Amino acid sequence: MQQVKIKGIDCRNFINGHYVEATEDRKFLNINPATEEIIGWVAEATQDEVDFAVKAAKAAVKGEWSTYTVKQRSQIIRKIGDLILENVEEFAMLEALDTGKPYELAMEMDIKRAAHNFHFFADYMTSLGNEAYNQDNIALHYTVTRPVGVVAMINPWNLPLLLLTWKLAPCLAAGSTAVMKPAELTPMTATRLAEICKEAGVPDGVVNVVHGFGKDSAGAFLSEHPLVDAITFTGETRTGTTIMKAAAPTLKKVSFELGGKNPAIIFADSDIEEVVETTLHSSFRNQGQVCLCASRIYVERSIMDEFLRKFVARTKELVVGDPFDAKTNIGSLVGKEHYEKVMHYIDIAKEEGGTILTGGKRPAHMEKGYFIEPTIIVGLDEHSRCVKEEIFGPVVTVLPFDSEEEVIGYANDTTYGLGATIWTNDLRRAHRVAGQIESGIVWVNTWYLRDLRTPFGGMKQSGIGREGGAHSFEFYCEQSNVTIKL
Ligand SMILES: NC(=O)C1=CN([C@@H]2O[C@H](COP(=O)(O)OP(=O)(O)OC[C@H]3O[C@@H](n4cnc5c(N)ncnc54)[C@H](O)[C@@H]3O)[C@@H](O)[C@H]2O)C=CC1
Ligand SMILES: O=C(O)/C=C/C=C(\O)C(=O)O
Repeated sequence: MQQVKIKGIDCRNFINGHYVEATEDRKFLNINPATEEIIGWVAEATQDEVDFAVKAAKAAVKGEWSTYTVKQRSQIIRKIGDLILENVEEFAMLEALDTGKPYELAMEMDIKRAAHNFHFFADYMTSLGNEAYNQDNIALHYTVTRPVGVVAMINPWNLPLLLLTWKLAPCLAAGSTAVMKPAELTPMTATRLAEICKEAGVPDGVVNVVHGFGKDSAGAFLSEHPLVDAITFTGETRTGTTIMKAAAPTLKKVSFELGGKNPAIIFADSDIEEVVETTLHSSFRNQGQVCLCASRIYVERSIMDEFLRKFVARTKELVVGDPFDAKTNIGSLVGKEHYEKVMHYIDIAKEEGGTILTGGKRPAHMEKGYFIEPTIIVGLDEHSRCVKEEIFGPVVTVLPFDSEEEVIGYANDTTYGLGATIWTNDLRRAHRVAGQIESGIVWVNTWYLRDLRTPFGGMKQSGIGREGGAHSFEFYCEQSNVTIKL
């Protein structure tokens, strides 16, 4: 860094192209989790304000926005990406302040990739066509695509801008409109994004931001609003269930990206140095707060000792500390409640007979903030809570296995099915095992290698639907089939 001053912003609701004045009694405080200091306030939207935002978005679907050509929309979407990059340091600073993650990580993992989401969809949208079938010269069938309408975007706190843009970019590309609700813990980058959209030429009402919580607040008001046509949500599985119930009476389209308990399966024939380096990232990147993190590590018994020795040694080298110090690898967790939840799981692991090889506590040198050392636990039973439940923090369990069949059973013995990683140099085995893992995403000899054209999402209780490339367009569009008798 440092061109920009480390300073938070106050977050008002952004509706129909303008900020709404906040009343004192609706403001709540925004806390930097790394210092526990107040960095600003956030205006909790009232039900009337959410209604105002949804109605503005509804009107905008058929307003000026609907007259723009694909090329015009693409240019605006590209410009949003450009403006994020022009303000990249400010965005990374706000994200690091809000989440407690290292500034460098916010820059590379969150903000630059958020800009890329806009650039990707700006290009991708210009290459799309429609289906057409000539039925034996009796009839011509073709599809007409139109925007799905108003999309509510309910977002989590772990990758605030990245995940929001993963939804907003294709939504705008499809000609739909958005009411975005960032997580209450991380409201700042969404607020700046709304301003940037306006600056890029997005007409008023197309992009709106409402702040607040879930129950009895903006999240619930949006989920049940009759004029919302579709909801895209990323977050906890239980919240997905609640949102689905709220959306059911008006049969809204839903796209859910939910929790995970992702396995990493390490066979003895893999390249151990590469496995250790990548597993370090898949375990602890973003303080382990990525839905794709591999939190259950299964290692073939013959290499268990070697793997653990190397993995523990590398984990001990990770620097936990000030998010704005360039040497820091691991920042703080997102807040007090989440810190307590993760610490509670570490206590449960001890009660369940687990052995903590490293970590398991707050670092002694950090007096303030919600920091937890990267933690490796062994000796747990396959059915223990820490192996089964989503912890979503810098905590992994390592268990041995003896056969392919056994480890596939372990990998699939979960209600989740988001991501899995397989390490082996045996191509046939990689293909065989990948085909049996019940998971929306399977990586072989890598982790987090993303191509935005591929389907992204989870099986079982990890989600509904897929995002990415054409899959995103399917969600943000409606299709009509036209049949002309020849
Ligand atoms: N990407 C993922 O898979 C994520 C998983 N989590 C998991 O969820 C746990 C809890 O974290 P939270 O932030 O509380 O996740 P959450 O699922 O409760 O919150 C995510 C978003 O949903 C909203 N929300 C909550 N209740 C709602 C309701 N009834 N109706 C509509 N919107 C609602 C929240 O305000 C927030 O914007 C974490 O400990 C972690 O295990 C959290 C964040 C991301
Ligand atoms: O697209 C990515 O790079 C990351 C996606 C991560 C999530 O969806 C998540 O953590 O919820």
